[in-house]
Amino acid sequence: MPEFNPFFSDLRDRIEARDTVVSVGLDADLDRIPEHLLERDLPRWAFNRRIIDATHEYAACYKPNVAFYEDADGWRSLRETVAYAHGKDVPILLDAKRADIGNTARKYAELLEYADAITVNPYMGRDSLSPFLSRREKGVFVLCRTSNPGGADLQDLELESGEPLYRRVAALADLWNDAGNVGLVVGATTPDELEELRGEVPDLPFLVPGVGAQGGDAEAAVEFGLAHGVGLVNSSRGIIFADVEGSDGFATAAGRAAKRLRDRLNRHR
Ligand SMILES: O=c1ccn([C@@H]2O[C@H](COP(=O)(O)O)[C@@H](O)[C@H]2O)c(=O)[nH]1
Repeated sequence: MPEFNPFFSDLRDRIEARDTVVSVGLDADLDRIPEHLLERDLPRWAFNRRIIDATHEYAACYKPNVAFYEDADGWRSLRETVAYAHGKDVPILLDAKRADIGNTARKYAELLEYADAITVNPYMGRDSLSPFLSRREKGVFVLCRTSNPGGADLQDLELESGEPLYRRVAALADLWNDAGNVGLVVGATTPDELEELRGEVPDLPFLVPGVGAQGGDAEAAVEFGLAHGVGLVNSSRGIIFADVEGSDGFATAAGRAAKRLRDRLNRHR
């Protein structure tokens, strides 16, 4: 059993207590949230509050993608959302995919003020991740084999050793895990790679996006995403936009979708 840091051991407790590995993606797209909320001071916050009310009992974490919040009102909405989720005892994993030269990465790591965990991009190497990894109490999920079709363009490239680049990333992430605070991002759209990577790094929890709207393999996501029972399977649009046609029915629909995904994933745990 690995020594998990406070983020992962709290996550393990929540997964066990609530019997769920669902990460609810809070990608509060202003073009898609119900029209009647657009009149509010902070429409994204109004939307997220209703989504959280409807889904928190099925959520192991919330995963806002910063892309949907990077403007003045967006940051305010994100701050309110984080406080509200924490009030319900649900951790926040900020999908930011950051990293840069050390001086800049130090600023990026301040995003962790908003979150309990973050996603990072390994492309610039160890020093670019250092300011995140040194926050030993937080979770750091390293992009490894992403769920998008173009994920293969670079991540599948074979190194001289014959291994694909994504496997080297996984091995490096394992080396960077001296604080027990590292996980990997591996998409549900590539189940063979999920299985292979689970064998490669048995102790690293995965964040598995790509079920739901991207049509990934939910069964493989659970079977290989968890390390010692800890890991997250994310759906964003499939939950929060399960039904945005009605007036307030969207939250009820989101609650139902989150419960459905939890039950489906639990059948394979
Ligand atoms: O490989 C990756 C890494 C991150 N994502 C992010 O997860 C959600 C998925 O949204 P859905 O609506 O469930 O498709 C989104 O924020 C992505 O940027 C990913 O999909 N794949």
